[in-house]
Amino acid sequence: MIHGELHQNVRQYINGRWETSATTGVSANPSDTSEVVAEYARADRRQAEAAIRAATEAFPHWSHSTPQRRADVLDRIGTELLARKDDLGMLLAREEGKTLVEAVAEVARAGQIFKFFAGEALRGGGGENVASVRAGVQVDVTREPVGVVGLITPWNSPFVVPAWKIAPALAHGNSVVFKPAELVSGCGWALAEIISRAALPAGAFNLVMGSGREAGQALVDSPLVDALSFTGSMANGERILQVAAARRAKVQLETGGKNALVVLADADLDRAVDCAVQGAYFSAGQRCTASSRLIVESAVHDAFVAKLRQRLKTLKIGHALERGVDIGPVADEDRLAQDLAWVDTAREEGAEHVWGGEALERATAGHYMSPALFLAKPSHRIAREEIFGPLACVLRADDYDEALALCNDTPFGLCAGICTNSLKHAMHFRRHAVVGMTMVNLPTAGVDFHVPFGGRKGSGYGPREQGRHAAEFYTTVKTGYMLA
Ligand SMILES: NC(=O)c1ccc[n+]([C@@H]2O[C@H](COP(=O)([O-])OP(=O)(O)OC[C@H]3O[C@@H](n4cnc5c(N)ncnc54)[C@H](O)[C@@H]3O)[C@@H](O)[C@H]2O)c1
Ligand SMILES: O=S(=O)(O)c1ccc(CO)cc1
Repeated sequence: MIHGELHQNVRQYINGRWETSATTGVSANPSDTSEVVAEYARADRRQAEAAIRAATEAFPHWSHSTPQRRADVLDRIGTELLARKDDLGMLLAREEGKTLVEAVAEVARAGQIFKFFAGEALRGGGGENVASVRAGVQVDVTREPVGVVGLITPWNSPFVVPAWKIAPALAHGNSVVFKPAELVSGCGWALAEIISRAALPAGAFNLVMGSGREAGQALVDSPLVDALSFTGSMANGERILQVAAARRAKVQLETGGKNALVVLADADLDRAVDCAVQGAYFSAGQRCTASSRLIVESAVHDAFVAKLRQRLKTLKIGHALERGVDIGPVADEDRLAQDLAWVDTAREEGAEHVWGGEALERATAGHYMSPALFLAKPSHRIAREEIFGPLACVLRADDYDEALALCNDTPFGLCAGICTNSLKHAMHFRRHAVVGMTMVNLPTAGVDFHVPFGGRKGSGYGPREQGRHAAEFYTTVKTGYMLA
């Protein structure tokens, strides 16, 4: 496989200028570890603080810009992302390991998100005139930008998660400091490079690449950062919440998931297997929306497991750029080691092995693993903890009531799906699954870009992301009274 372009000039973007840092890092291609994808600058705390000051100084300018100007900026960014979805998709597939098809679709979705929020900039987040309870008094409720927002993102979706934070933040007039995950610094920089040419005032958008402990923590600690939106692990989210909420910053967390796909006896089993394969294993299971628990009604349990095993055998695991590959590598060496350790845990705790879970060798040295399936008990760790890799377990349920109880028996609450032909059960499930998103006869993963995204319980904190609901986080409400 031929190596792609090496991005060597991946620098911080602070106050409208590209800056080097004292130290650098490299990102490697998880499909072919001999390929370096990007050499990037690593910000220390001091440099991150400079970005925060730049955002603070830019805030009065950007927050008073006209809705038309904000819409034009966002629309320009969206247009370029859509036009360049193929080359940026290639970069994403090389740096993170998603298949090229998945990666191109992700970049296109990021473009659509910017276009959506170009429209939101014009709609303004929803103010209202309200009749006063007093005669001769006028009341209106308006929304204003929050201020400087710190946006901290994970490695698994390096275009779409930054897009659904940066676009609403800018649309509603906030200034931004964006800290992507180090593993995908090349993608973070490529997005920032497009934003840098979209005619924003200097300092309204800043990129700081570097470690969570230094660059990320600087955003969490700074009294100049008015709001923090974080997507990542539950443990880091908890720590960030404690510190940021203590200084009364606004906080939004999107953390992990342990999502269930329920398969009832009356389901179309072929569709249920499709939903399970797509939801549990595509993107190597590295999606917060992955269906890592497959809860199957006893009457169809064995038939479902047999069909799913057959499908898993046919999946092609390989280099993310190779045509026809269904599942690329996992993101890095540590994740592969963790995923394989979960396979050992599953065996040790007595889960029944059905398929996969082995490290694979391919023509290039990459982090390849066969998709793993186990039959588990609800008490098993593989049925309770987030794995974030290509491993799913099947749990047996006697009937719908037990399936729903198992679905809700988790500290997480991002999304849940059900495969059934029963309208009664589908409607009941939509109402009673304790999650932020439900899917009927659809995979748990694969969401729209214009409607709310987020979870309950351990999966999230604060208002939803995406769609017009994003205004809840990126604006603050002001009530105005005036004597008429
Ligand atoms: N619910 C969702 O919407 C959603 C979406 C995607 C990923 N995730 C979760 O993300 C996790 C995988 O991503 P990850 O491994 O990049 O997560 P992570 O928590 O290790 O890192 C996420 C980001 O936080 C930064 N960070 C780490 N420590 C920090 C600190 N002390 N202060 C500030 N920033 C810090 C990292 O550098 C990175 O940019 C999984 O648990 C997954 O479920 C959740
Ligand atoms: O594939 S999707 O379910 O649409 C999806 C949602 C969220 C994220 C962020 O991790 C990735 C993929």
